[in-house]
Amino acid sequence: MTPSRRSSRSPQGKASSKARGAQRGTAKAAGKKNARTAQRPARPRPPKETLELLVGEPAHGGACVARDDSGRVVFVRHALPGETVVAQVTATQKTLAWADAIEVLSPSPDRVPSVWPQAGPHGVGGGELAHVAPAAQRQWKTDVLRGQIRRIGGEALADAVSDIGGVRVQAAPGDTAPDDPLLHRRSRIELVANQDSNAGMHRFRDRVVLPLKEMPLAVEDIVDLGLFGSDSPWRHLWSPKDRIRVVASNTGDNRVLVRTPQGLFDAERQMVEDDTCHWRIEVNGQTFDYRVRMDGFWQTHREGAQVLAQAVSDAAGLRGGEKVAELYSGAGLFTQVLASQVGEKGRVVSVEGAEDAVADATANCAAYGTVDTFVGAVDEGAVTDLVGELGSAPDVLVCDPPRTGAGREVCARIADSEAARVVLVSCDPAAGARDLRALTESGYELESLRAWDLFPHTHHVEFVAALNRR
Ligand SMILES: C[S@@+](CC[C@H](N)C(=O)[O-])C[C@H]1O[C@@H](n2cnc3c(N)ncnc32)[C@H](O)[C@@H]1O
Repeated sequence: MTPSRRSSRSPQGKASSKARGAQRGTAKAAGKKNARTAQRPARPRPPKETLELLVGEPAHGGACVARDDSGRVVFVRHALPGETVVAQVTATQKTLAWADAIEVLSPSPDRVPSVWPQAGPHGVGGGELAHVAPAAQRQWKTDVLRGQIRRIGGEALADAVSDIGGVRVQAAPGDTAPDDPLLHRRSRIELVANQDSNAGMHRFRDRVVLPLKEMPLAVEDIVDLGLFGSDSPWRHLWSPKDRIRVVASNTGDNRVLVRTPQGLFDAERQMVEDDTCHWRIEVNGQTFDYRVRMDGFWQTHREGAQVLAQAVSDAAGLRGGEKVAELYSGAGLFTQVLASQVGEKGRVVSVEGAEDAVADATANCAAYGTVDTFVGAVDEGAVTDLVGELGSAPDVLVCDPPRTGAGREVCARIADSEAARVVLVSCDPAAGARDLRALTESGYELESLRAWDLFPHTHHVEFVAALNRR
């Protein structure tokens, strides 16, 4: 390994369904077609199937589970547990179907008017829980997390979680007020221009770009840019099909950067060269500053970096002088905090696949002479090599893999490293449950498990677990 730079949810009753409305949709569509067929005969399309469903528990991925009259499982988006809805089937596969709730016949008390209607049925992705009251979103995510822990992690892991008091998805700091709609939390968004050069997003699981009227989940600095609509002053800075990335900082002068194929722009639409974002957090009362290239990974929720860095610090429990290994270090969010906490007598080694992120991590840890940041794919060999750099078993190993999780092999090598303590950060309940299972089946005992809603209005959830070697 070559060092880069030294630096430092149903009601549990039977769900019912009734095919209906298909004719309703067909008649409408047929009327439209007649106008067109005067010129060009159209190939008849199968009518879109609609079903009346009693909606059951939430499944991982933002949909709830229902069964139609045939017993087929239907994943219903834009619904809530306990509701009866009319749902339009959007996709089918063997014995499964996916559907969007298009009419709610008996609303849940947890339903609210959507905070982002364009992410509703047949709309864009990225806001699939926008019709759910925030506290109910957290309950939804808690149910999914617990379900994944039991289904994928297994009974033994579920028992271990129960032995430590269970797990509940909490609100991020500042997100706890009951009436807060939790808008303006996302510090980074990805857009794409439609054929008219209006900024939009892809329809959920579709290539069609829907022009956005608003993006109320983005932080105010991004909303204030006025990116949307045919009179947006930004439209000349992109062309049809262009991808547009918009990223905000939480400190510094240049608070927003917009990248289009035509260049990099500040909030005044002036072309700039410096693609660095700046972020400041506080852990245990100590301030940490970061520079992060706008195209690199960074936590999306405006409090995400802070919440997770504090949680990793709590879980690591460093006192000074420890040896720490970190997998998937990104731009060094945790690395810098860990380096500060091990102090001069300790050592931190990290590995990350994105070269630019490692350059940022190196710069972010420059004040610490006890850190080595490495570029490399995290695989079985890399874990062994990284730990080898420490010369003996790590006191703490921190692992924050991408959504796919670390996987069985990497977890096996983590166990082989004989790290006394493992801190696992996960942004996917299924992958995280699988990784936790691998670790607990290979010599580790769960000490703590905390989870946060760092992605309000989506199904995503983040957790941090601490495990000790038995
Ligand atoms: C969830 S991010 C965590 C980054 C950092 N802990 C943070 O919170 O900012 C996962 C990181 O793993 C990196 N990554 C994804 N797959 C990888 C792989 N196979 N090998 C090495 N790094 C990888 C990504 O580039 C990303 O920086």
